[in-house]
Amino acid sequence: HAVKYRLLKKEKHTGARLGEIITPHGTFQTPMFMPVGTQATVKTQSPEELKEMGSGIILSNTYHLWVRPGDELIAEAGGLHKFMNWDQPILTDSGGFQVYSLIENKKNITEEGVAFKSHLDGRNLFMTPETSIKIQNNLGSDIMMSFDECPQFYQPYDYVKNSIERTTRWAERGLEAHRRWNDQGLFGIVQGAGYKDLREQSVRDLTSMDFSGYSIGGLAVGESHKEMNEVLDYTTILLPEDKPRYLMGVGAPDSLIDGVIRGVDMFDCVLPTRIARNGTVMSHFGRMNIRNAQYEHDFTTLDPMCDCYTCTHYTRAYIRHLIKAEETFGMRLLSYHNLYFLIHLMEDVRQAIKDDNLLEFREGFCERYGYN
Ligand SMILES: CC#C[C@H]1NC(N)=Nc2cc3[nH]c(NC)nc3cc21
Repeated sequence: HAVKYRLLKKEKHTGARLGEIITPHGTFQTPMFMPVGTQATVKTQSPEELKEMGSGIILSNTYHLWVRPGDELIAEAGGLHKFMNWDQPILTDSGGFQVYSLIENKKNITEEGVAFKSHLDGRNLFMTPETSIKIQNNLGSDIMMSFDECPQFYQPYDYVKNSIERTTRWAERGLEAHRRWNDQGLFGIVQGAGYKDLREQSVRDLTSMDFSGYSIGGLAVGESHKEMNEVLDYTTILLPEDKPRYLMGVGAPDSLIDGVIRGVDMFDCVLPTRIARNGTVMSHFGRMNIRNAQYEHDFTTLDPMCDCYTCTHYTRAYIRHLIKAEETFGMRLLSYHNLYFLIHLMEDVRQAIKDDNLLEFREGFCERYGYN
């Protein structure tokens, strides 16, 4: 496989593990958080800033880049790494979820694939497992996702059972289509909503095929934190120990730590950059919205426990002013800080795994952050 996982250490008291992911564009320590760059950019951040903050793998989206500017154009540019001037690893999602989340119910799912209208211009589009693989090959991402059917969490059992069986057939078609192309890593996506036996069936089906790694799909779609943890409790441990485990769309600081405790290695979420744009900050003392009047005369640093560029060069009053004035520099400063916060939270988590005190770390972090 072009993408490999090396298990370095298991934490003594939990399912957490320290590892590294080896890809053609570099090797990265896990557990890790991956910034999301849906349209070939992590919003407001340059590649140099992403490297400075310690970002390893970033994400982009097959669906978005297919509809605009087109995967053929990106292939013409020499692939996504060259197009966006990013020489570290890139992971691409397969499009299934973007269709599900962007297009809502105006789509028609058949065995062949998904018919829907473009969210940009209403054009009729049709995506199949083979289309998704072809697009991701054109993008040249290091880690590709299988094209999965994306059910909501609270769907009836029979619906979810049919859905995971189709996801397995689509995964097989994707693997077949991918075999004929250069060797980028391809992950299978485990589904099954909150049904234990369907999660187990999906894991059995997908681990019988030779994927480079496994994603846990169907979560962070509106279910409770407790329900997510329950699914992770019985799903993650069934996945092979010698391959990466990626929890899609997660997330908030406590969810990241809880996922690591249950054996997850990789995470992604738009949260840090999305909330930054409206002034919400992830600080060691919990979330704060910088627009709040209490910060008007506050000339202290954003987060006294953070050593990032934003926290070592600017005050709360200044950033509050920028955000209220809708100055894009304010969005850049907060996006940088929020990404830095999650990337370095994972660095602290890796240290806690080395020290076998992840549960104590979780206790201290959540207490200071203000989680109940
Ligand atoms: C149902 C399903 C499913 C998963 N399938 C694929 N391909 N990508 C995902 C991306 C996600 N982002 C979030 N939350 C923000 N949950 C996700 C789940 C998936």
